[in-house]
Amino acid sequence: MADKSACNPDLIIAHKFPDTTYVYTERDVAVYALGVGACGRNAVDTDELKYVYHENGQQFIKVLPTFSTLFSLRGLPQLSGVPGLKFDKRLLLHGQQYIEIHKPLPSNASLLNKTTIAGFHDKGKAAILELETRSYEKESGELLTLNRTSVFLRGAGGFSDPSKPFTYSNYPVNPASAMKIPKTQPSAVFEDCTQPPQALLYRLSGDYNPLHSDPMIAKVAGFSRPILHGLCTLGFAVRAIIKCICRGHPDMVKSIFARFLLHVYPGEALITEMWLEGLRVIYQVKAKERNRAVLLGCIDLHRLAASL
Ligand SMILES: CCCCCCC[C@@H](O)CC(=O)SCCNC(=O)CCNC(=O)[C@H](O)C(C)(C)COP(=O)(O)OP(=O)(O)OC[C@H]1O[C@@H](n2cnc3c(N)ncnc32)[C@H](O)[C@@H]1OP(=O)(O)O
Repeated sequence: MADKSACNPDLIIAHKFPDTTYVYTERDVAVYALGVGACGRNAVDTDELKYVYHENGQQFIKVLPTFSTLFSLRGLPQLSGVPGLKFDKRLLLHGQQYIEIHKPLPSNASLLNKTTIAGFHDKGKAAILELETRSYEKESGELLTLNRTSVFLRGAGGFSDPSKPFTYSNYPVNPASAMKIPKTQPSAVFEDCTQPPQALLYRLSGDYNPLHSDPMIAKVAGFSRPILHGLCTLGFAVRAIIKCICRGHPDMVKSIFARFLLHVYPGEALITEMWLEGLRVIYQVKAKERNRAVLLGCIDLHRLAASL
């Protein structure tokens, strides 16, 4: 008889999510930018004031490309509603994120989200679930962004034959398999400091997972205190890359890939190292105090900045 406490992959990959809507305004865009540290070191930073304020009479505030990760997060139906998916939500960690930006992000919009299961894998000690969300502008019907979120479900693996572990993916290659940090000196290095209440501020953008705010839940999950949202760390990194490589132009970013290697504690300093190779930026983020790599990824650009 099938083990009812184990995942049922056939049921999971057959699941269909209902469409959802997501509406945002300039206020959401500004709160997000502050949550990922914009103007955190300098309230009149000329590269960053535009993310939170109509600087010099600009008509709209600028939107960081990573803001688009919120579309899928808030709109995502509760994972606990997926038939056949058995996991302890307190042990869930964000594993990877892939983002495609198909049009410059407007400073306010009404979106329709279509979410599908893009992958499911048995890793023995864990299961990895991948969700893909395409977000369309309601008015024009045009595709604005694609987000692929991989969640690492500790303790949920081991549901298939270990000699032939279950794996399903609806896309060709996981970019993580090709990721290598160059041996050369980075093109740029940027150091930034997260603040002790960083996760408490970031969560106001819509990820209310108590792992980031509740000391007891954090302990159950194996951490000494609440940890930072992976997407907050990613926001810090991409902001640094836009500052150093894109000369402050967020619309140069075409796609972003990130693998979360290790947790970050709010208050830690983050060092983002970046290597420009053609139109690709390979990056790595280290938690300065522990000298450990916490995030690895790449960003593809539409073009290079004129001054590079
Ligand atoms: C709808 C819900 C959406 C929710 C969105 C997110 C909600 C948020 O609130 C949650 C968060 O933000 S959590 C904070 C951010 N994430 C983290 O801190 C995780 C950091 N990473 C880790 O701790 C480890 O890499 C760890 C633990 C992930 C893996 O480390 P190990 O257990 O040591 O794994 P390892 O033995 O190296 O590898 C086992 C297999 O898993 C693959 N893998 C490893 N790291 C991965 C990762 N980060 N993402 C995806 N896959 C990963 C490996 O490739 C390996 O597979 P294989 O053997 O086939 O190569």
